[in-house]
Amino acid sequence: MSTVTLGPSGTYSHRAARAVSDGDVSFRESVTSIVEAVASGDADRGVVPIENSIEGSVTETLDALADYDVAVTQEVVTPIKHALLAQRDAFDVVASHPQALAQCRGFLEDAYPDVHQEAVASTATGVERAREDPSVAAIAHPDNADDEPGEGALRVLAEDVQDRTSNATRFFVIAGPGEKSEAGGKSTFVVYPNANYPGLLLELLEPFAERDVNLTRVESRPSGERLGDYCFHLDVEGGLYEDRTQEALAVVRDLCENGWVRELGSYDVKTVVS
Ligand SMILES: O=C(O)C(=O)C[C@]1(C(=O)O)C=C[C@@H](O)C=C1
Repeated sequence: MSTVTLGPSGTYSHRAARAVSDGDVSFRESVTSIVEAVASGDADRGVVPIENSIEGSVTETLDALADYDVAVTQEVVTPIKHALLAQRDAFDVVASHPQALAQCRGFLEDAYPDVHQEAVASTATGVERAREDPSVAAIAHPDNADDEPGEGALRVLAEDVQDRTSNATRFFVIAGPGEKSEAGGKSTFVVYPNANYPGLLLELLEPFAERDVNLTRVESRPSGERLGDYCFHLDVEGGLYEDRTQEALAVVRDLCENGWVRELGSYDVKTVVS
């Protein structure tokens, strides 16, 4: 089974993908291209970051899940422990994924206030930059450091540099739309009511509360249609095999008669500590 995730080798997405896939893992340069590859059938599975405990939603993922028809087949939660990696103690630039830079904002401002922060496509892209250029450091998983000294070798200058000791990211494992399942303890929907009136959000959420279905995440994202118009991303603690989830969803579908509801399916959660 082919799995695609954010590359190059050594990203946190790669670590999460390795933990859940028994076949080849190959790389794409953006979350959108991963979702696109799975939706078009070019890859069987994709692993994409969805939310971080310090920095919140990965908005590119939310928008891609609203735009492409795919299934969520599993959620993977993994602790994120960042290291500062460089060839030498002094550097002018620190390169990493914007989420990782943001998760280490306090550390970087305190310890390296004059160092320029460069946002790159992934933490492992930052590692490549630091290997090529001694004036660049990277924020990434410490396993990206080199064991032996040598040309371009990276050392760990500091470990656990995230601003909170508890730092975790949730990833979704995605598959083609034919693999949507009703089985699992959680379900995810993207809801676009294409309407705006007082109490609309309350009306969308009440059907779950009334049936004792716990909501674990509600996010609003701009629909892209007009200013102030939103899609809502809902994660619920309930499977689509359950009557209470189906009944709540039926009410939501009625409320969205001028818009749409995308069901991404039901799935279970796996915690990976690595
Ligand atoms: O750049 C990486 O290593 C990624 O896998 C992306 C990503 C993210 O988008 O949140 C994944 C986990 C961490 O939160 C930091 C970065």
